Amino acid sequence: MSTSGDFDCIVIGAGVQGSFTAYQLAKKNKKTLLLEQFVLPHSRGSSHGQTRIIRKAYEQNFYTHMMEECYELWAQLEREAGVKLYRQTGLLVMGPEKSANYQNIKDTLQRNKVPMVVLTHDIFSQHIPNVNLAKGDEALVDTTAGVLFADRALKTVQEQFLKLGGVIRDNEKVTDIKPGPVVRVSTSVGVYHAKSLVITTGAWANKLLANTGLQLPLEVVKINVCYWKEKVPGSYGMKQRFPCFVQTECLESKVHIYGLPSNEYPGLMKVCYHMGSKTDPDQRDLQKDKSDIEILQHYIARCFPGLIPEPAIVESCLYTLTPDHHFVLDYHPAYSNIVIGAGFSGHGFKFGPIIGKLLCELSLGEVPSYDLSPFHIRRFQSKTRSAL
Ligand SMILES: Cc1cc2nc3c(=O)[nH]c(=O)nc-3n(C[C@H](O)[C@H](O)[C@H](O)COP(=O)(O)OP(=O)(O)OC[C@H]3O[C@@H](n4cnc5c(N)ncnc54)[C@H](O)[C@@H]3O)c2cc1C
Ligand SMILES: O=C(O)[C@@H]1CCCC=N1
Repeated sequence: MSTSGDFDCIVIGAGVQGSFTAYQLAKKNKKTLLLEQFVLPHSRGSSHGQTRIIRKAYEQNFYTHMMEECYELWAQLEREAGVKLYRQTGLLVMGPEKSANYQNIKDTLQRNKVPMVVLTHDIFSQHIPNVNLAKGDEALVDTTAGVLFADRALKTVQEQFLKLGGVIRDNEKVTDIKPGPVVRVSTSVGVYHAKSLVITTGAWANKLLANTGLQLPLEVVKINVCYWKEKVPGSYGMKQRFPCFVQTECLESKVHIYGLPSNEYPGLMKVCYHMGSKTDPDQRDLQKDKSDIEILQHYIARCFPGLIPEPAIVESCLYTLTPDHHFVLDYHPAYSNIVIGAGFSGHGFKFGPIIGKLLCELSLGEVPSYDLSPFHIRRFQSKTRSAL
């Protein structure tokens, strides 16, 4: 196998965002190379695991708008590959009736005419058994929401990319980038050239961007991915049509708590805290903070009486947070043929197909299909360090 070559585009990082970007480029007949530092599939980044929530329930219109098309793109991939990637379960959103977070989500859903059901206290338990809605809380169900089969989706998009003639080189870490009209990319194995470059390296974004003189205000945190045992197996099961859920704030915390129905490990429901402790992606396992698990235990004991409030399995995953928790989808400030997709802030998986389309449009110099101003690098102003 040759360890050098010329491409129309090189994409660095084969997580969900890089894989969908490479796939979109190959669909446009661009000769595309997708580089990945680890042997695929791997569980060291942010896109591993069997499930993710997909939803239109957001506080901001722009995410809900992007999700309208994104559901279509997920369905297209399902048809193209003949694989099931999504199961509709609905998403239960619970929060203090008068809180800004909860109200903003409700308003966005109503404004955009997303199918939903409001569950007030008096009717809640008829619809959602085995959950205690806190006093003062209201609930709604975004009925379009559900579960994405994440690892299957990643495998599928990478397979479709290969079928379109794309090249994946895994176990090949990018060690240097030389910007220019033709970008030179050095790896642990060889050297490649391309007219354009897309950087989608997740938690490693700043490590790689250092080669281009740019540092973004990103914080990498380790998430404890907790699974909790059902007292009666299946009582929160996907097959029993139990929904995903988000608790916007509660007695125990102002940070979201979220969960998915039991599926991947029979009898275990995934419930996580939407924040973690700072870490270096290469030293993730040294970060041992478990204060989030204590918060989850109290919440589960109070609101999910059908779960044993002691985690049965704890896995790890990384969030790469921006200060406002919105993504970075932009050109490199100094090089118009380098595109950056970063800072997916723990909620980017569901957007994979639309992010792929947008990063592909940027790298081809096309007008992006959406207003990308919420995702521009210049919003950080003084927080962006550039040695250029
Ligand atoms: C616990 C958890 C729960 C989540 N739940 C949801 C959810 O329910 N719904 C949702 O929409 N989103 C969710 N997310 C967020 C979502 O999973 C992420 O936003 C998304 O996976 C980020 O993808 P990525 O491609 O940016 O990063 P990654 O998947 O980490 O991909 C980056 C890749 O770049 C590679 N790389 C880095 N440096 C180099 C280099 N120098 N050379 C070559 N390769 C390199 C890495 O090895 C990695 O494979 C969750 C995330 C976590 C951690
Ligand atoms: O992105 C999602 O839907 C999940 C649930 C809410 C918090 C983060 N990830």
